[in-house]
Amino acid sequence: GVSEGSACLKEEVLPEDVGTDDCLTSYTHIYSPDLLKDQVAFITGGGSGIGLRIADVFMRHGCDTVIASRNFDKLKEAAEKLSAATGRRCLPLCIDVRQPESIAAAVDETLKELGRIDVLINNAAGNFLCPATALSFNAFKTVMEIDTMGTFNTSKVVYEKWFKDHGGNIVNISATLGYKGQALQVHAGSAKAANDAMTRHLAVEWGPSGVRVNAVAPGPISGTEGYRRLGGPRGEAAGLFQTIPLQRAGNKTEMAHCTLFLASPASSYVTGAILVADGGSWLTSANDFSKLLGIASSKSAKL
Ligand SMILES: CC/C=C\C/C=C\C/C=C\C/C=C\C/C=C\C/C=C\C=C\C(=O)SCCNC(=O)CCNC(=O)[C@H](O)C(C)(C)COP(=O)(O)OP(=O)(O)OC[C@H]1O[C@@H](n2cnc3c(N)ncnc32)[C@H](O)[C@@H]1OP(=O)(O)O
Ligand SMILES: NC(=O)C1=CN([C@@H]2O[C@H](COP(=O)(O)OP(=O)(O)OC[C@H]3O[C@@H](n4cnc5c(N)ncnc54)[C@H](OP(=O)(O)O)[C@@H]3O)[C@@H](O)[C@H]2O)C=CC1
Repeated sequence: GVSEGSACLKEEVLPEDVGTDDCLTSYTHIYSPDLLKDQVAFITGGGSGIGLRIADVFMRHGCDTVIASRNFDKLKEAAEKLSAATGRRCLPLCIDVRQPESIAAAVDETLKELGRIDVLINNAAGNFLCPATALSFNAFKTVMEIDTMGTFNTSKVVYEKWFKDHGGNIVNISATLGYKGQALQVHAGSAKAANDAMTRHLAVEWGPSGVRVNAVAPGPISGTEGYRRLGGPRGEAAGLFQTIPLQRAGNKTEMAHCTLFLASPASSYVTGAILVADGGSWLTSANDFSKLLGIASSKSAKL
């Protein structure tokens, strides 16, 4: 197959990216291979999907990584594959971003094992399609706690334990799905909107300590759990992505490259920015998943 890393468009992107949750089998650098040389990146949710690809691409640019989430077996397997594929160190650590003490223990372990943290990627999140009428109070709270509180908790712990005195770089993984409002997505859209605000507030507050805070806002990204849960394959089969100006879903490597730009000295005068990486979809696409996917938004049962 053709490498995903080349400056590619449509025909190279799908279908080999769909459904895979693994390391790249081939890669062509478009940035200098030394871009993150000997840096350390702490990636929440780095054991799958976009987070895993960010770890893979960062390691191919000279970086060691920590991949941190709840499922240790998944993380351990991913870390072994990433190290074998890239020759860099990858430390799998168990955290729940809703529990600051678990983050603090992982950050202490990172500093003990790898000696520093240069980059924090807040990628962990939870989502599902659900009409507001069927969404329980606890379901809304759960998504806010993972996506928004989790981003704040991790940022605060890493700042206090390392970035405050050494500077650093934070990249939050947002989403453009809430920019025009979406049916069935009040929980995730609200959480990501809060994270966009958090990106700007912390950029202002922590800039003087040498900390940049930015975000990447993806649209539909194939080969991920988020894509599957939100009806990506059904949308694709129905030709819905033709409504996107670039007429396709994005891929994980493209998201990793945007994240790498913001995490690296290539963006040294950029802070508080949200890099929209959605093929232009929020500008033009229909914004009601329920109609697009044939799901009634007044439905009371869970999807
Ligand atoms: C831009 C678009 C352009 C064009 C669109 C065109 C067409 C659209 C077609 C397709 C769209 C394609 C792509 C989408 C585009 C953009 C996507 C944007 C954002 C994507 C975000 C993500 O993908 S996040 C990553 C996804 N991965 C995960 O979610 C994995 C992690 N998730 C979890 O761990 C769980 O799912 C969890 C979030 C529920 C948390 O687990 P846990 O802490 O164990 O919580 P529980 O105890 O299980 O549950 C807590 C309460 O929540 C209720 N719940 C759980 N699941 C559901 C559900 N499915 N529906 C409703 N409610 C649910 C649960 O019952 C609990 O509530 P109680 O009241 O019962 O206690
Ligand atoms: N896929 C898409 O089309 C889009 C995705 N995004 C964003 O991209 C990011 C990655 O999504 P994607 O790759 O699709 O999905 P994945 O489900 O593969 O990634 C989510 C990760 O978050 C981790 N996670 C979930 N809850 C917690 C928690 N409480 N504590 C620690 N880690 C947790 C999961 O690991 P574990 O289960 O081990 O905890 C998992 O690795 C998310 O921020 C998502 O909102 C944005 C727009 C579109």
